[in-house]
Order: sequence, then C-alpha cells, then structure tokens
Amino acid sequence: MRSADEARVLDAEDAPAKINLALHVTGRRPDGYHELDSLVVFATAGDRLERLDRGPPLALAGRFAAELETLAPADNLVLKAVAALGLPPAPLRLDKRLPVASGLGGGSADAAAAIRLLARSAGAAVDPGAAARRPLAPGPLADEVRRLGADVPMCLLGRPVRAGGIGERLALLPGLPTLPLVLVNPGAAVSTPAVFARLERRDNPPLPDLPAAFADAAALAAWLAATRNDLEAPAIALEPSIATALGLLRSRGDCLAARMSGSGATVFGLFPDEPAAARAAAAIAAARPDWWVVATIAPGTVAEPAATA
Ligand SMILES: C[C@](O)(CO)[C@H](O)COP(=O)(O)OP(=O)(O)OC[C@H]1O[C@@H](n2ccc(N)nc2=O)[C@H](O)[C@@H]1O
Ligand SMILES: Nc1ncnc2c1ncn2[C@@H]1O[C@H](COP(=O)(O)OP(=O)(O)OP(=O)(O)O)[C@@H](O)[C@H]1O
Repeated sequence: MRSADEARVLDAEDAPAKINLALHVTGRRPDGYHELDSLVVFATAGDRLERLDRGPPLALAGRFAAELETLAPADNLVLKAVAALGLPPAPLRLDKRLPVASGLGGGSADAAAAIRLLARSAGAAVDPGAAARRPLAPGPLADEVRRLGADVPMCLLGRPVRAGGIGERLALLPGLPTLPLVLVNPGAAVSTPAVFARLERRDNPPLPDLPAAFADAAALAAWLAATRNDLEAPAIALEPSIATALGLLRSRGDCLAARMSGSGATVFGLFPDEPAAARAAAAIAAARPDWWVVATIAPGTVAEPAATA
C-alpha cells in the first residue's frame, strides 16, 4: 500500500530505445557533425518518465540511475528539454532502465518523453499526436529539438524511419515487420565524439534502395547484409568487448543478423521470432551475468488510418 507521504504518479511516458539497424557515414559538415544515412527502429525496451504530484524537479530511479547521479539535474537531458522548449515544469521521476552512453539514444529518448509528457499536461503546446504521425515540420520548434541532440527529433517521432542529414531529416518507413531483437551491452560506456573521431572514411556510399516492404525479419536481414554500421569498427577499436558481444549473438544458430547500434557499445541480434530471441537472451545472460541483456521487440510500421473528409 502507498504510504501517506509517497508521491502519486499523475501521468507517464515511455522512452523507447533507439536502434540503428544500419548506419552509413556519408559525409562531414564544416561544423564537424557527420552526415548519416541510417535505418532506425524503436524497441519496447526503454526508460520511463513519470509526472508526480510532488517532489524535486527530477528524481532518478532504476538500474542505471547511479550513472546519472554525477550529472547536475539541470544537465540531464530531461530538464534540458523542459528548459529549452519552455515547457511548464513539474516534478518528474526518471526510471533509468537503459545503459547510459550506450548507442541506444537513452538521453534523447528521455528528452523526447519529457516533451510529450509536459506538452500533454500543458494542453499540447507541442502537439504530441502530430509528432507521433509525422516528422516535426521545419521551424523554430524543430531547431530547439535538434539542438538538444541529433537523435532527439527521431526519438520524438518514435517510429521506424530512414534518417538523413545529421539525423534530423526523417522519412517514415513503410512496410517494416515487427522485429524480435536481443540487445546486449557489455557494460562499457563509449563516447560518441571519440568514435566519430576514429573513423577512417567519412565519404561512404548511402544505404541501398529500400523495397516497398519486407515480408519478415529474414527478408530484412537479407537487405541488411548489404549494409553496415560504419561506427562499429572504430567503436570496437576503443572497446573490444563489443566484438565479444557480437560473437555471442552470432554463435546462436538462429541469429539472422547482429550489429552494433549507434556509436555503441550496445549490439543487437535479430531473430526469426520472439521465443528464439528469448532463448538467446537467456543463454547470453547466463554466460555473462554482469552484462545488460534484454529480449525485446521493435514494433513494425502501423498502417496510417484512412484520412476522413
Ligand atoms: C550516432 C547516433 O546515435 C546515430 O543515431 C547519433 O548520430 C548521435 O546522436 P546524439 O548522441 O544525439 O548526438 P549529439 O549529442 O548531437 O552529438 C554528440 C557528438 O557526436 C558527434 N556527432 C553526432 C551526430 C552526428 N550526426 N555527427 C557527429 O559527428 C559530434 O561529435 C557530437 O558532438
Ligand atoms: N537522461 C539521460 N540519460 C542518459 N544520458 C544523459 C541523460 N541526460 C544527460 N545525459 C548525458 O548524455 C550522454 C549520452 O547519453 P545517451 O545514453 O543518450 O547516449 P547514447 O545512447 O550513446 O546516445 P546515441 O545513441 O545518441 O549516441 C551521457 O554520457 C550523459 O552524460
């Protein structure tokens, strides 16, 4: 039972993990940021942000809360988003379930969840419904969102996309099946700028053409075979345990594809169905009890409801 002085949860938002299924680095802008061409999906695994009836501006809970406690609350991307967009502050609690600096865009997902949550409580100064249906229209709001981090616009959308530019040019992906995945983080935080700095080539070709739809996870895996994550080799050079994690996924006979997400160190394995993913996750967790291992799904593309006149 809830004690009399315990805060009450008024509302909550999920902050799904971002997974780069493929990531090609195609150029570099004069400001040092890299041009990307990336296929991105969002998992049901993620952080969770709650709005409370009382408490400090941001309380931390969950497995990875301690890693954020060294950060001043104002530097947490949740409160940075609130300040940058001028959203009405409210007591918040972040359940930090995703490893920090792990290539899953956790901080960006938290910022996006804060925007959705507080926009809702303010009567939608930022229309979260619209954000869920289409990429943010260019404009001052989109600029503020992008300034929070290159991954924030895609996290605000939270649906399968092909991302271009530095990650802010988003095209919704039709025809993607729901993907059974295993996420494995070998417990090492990898610095995104350090990984980009180690790239040997920055002028790689874009992703190959996408078909209108993929029949299943195996069809997507066949397409992925002609793609890469260009950040994987530099990240492995900094953190060799990434290669060990990939090896464990690939040693499963039914793993369709295994690759690093974002700038690492988290890797994903794609499996034909959820039971296969659950078996792989259990085996890897048993072999490496100190690692973060989860079986999850990335929901596929939901058909748009027919427009009404
Ligand atoms: C690698 C990805 O995770 C792929 O989705 C993202 O591009 C990174 O997104 P993010 O962590 O939100 O990135 P930011 O916080 O904006 O940038 C962190 C640092 O990564 C480098 N960076 C990031 C994005 C990008 N397109 N080019 C870059 O070179 C820059 O050195 C930058 O200072
Ligand atoms: N709520 C937050 N969650 C995680 N990191 C945060 C948060 N707020 C601020 N940060 C800072 O942002 C940095 C990047 O964290 P994050 O977990 O978003 O990285 P990432 O998963 O590697 O992102 P990406 O995939 O975009 O490279 C951390 O090192 C941390 O200092």
